[in-house]
Amino acid sequence: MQHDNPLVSMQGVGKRYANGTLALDGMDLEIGDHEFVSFLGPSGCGKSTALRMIAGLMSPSAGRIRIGADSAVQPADVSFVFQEPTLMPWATVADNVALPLSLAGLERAEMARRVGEALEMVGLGAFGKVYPRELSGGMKMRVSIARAMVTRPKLLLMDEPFAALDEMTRIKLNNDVLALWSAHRLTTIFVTHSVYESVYLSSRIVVMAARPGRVVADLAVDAPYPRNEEFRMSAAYSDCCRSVSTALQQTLNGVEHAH
Ligand SMILES: Nc1ncnc2c1ncn2[C@@H]1O[C@H](COP(=O)(O)OP(=O)(O)OP(=O)(O)O)[C@@H](O)[C@H]1O
Repeated sequence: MQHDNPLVSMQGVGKRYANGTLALDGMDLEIGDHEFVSFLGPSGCGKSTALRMIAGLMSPSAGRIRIGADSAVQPADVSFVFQEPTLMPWATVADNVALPLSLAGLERAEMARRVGEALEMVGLGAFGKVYPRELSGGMKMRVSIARAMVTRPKLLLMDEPFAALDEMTRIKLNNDVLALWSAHRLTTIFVTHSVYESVYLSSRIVVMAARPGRVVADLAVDAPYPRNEEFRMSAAYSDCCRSVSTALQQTLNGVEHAH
């Protein structure tokens, strides 16, 4: 999909790791303001590699990645949520969420205000003084999301954030992420293995294949937002899941034929 003013632009992006693995090859992608894009594909197709390079956590070995058309988008406008909540066990929930702000040297009162606001966003307003070990898996992930939101990002990158959670918690957190995306006009890139999760969340699904990692389909999910249980039960949802599954199945068949 072409955009006049993409927030993320990847041109011919490739990544070869030091051990010779070609994790990603020739990825071209443009993502516009306020899209919700999922990277969907089998294990090893380069989803995390692509996301980490967009985050600036590592460099491509070929091609070019640009975030923002000009200097309007700074690295501070990009936040990352990992599969593991990666909280500091010795620090309270509030101190965990404050981490990016204290690293940026924000003044104490402003920091406390912003941390309170971020905890409210994820429904943990009353849990600032609690330690991570006292929280459920879903609550830990909420803290991790609050830590990502506390810097007020424009671009939120999420790498299989809910893969380790039970189905009910995952459904709840899917709804929370959509609410945050909508309320704060975020642009989100969400890595997942799940067809159902990607269709529920996304305005667009980038299907990837492995060996080498590459994009094989770029599908729009035309259903309107807000999305809710009614959407999850609808014929439109199951139709869309079916076509995305077919695209994903073709990537698996392609890999099998290649070997
Ligand atoms: N640091 C690394 N060094 C060498 N090879 C790596 C490294 N990180 C990933 N790879 C390889 O690159 C390929 C793509 O990995 P990547 O983690 O990006 O895929 P993925 O689609 O996110 O997989 P998964 O869904 O299993 O997380 C895989 O073959 C993987 O083994």
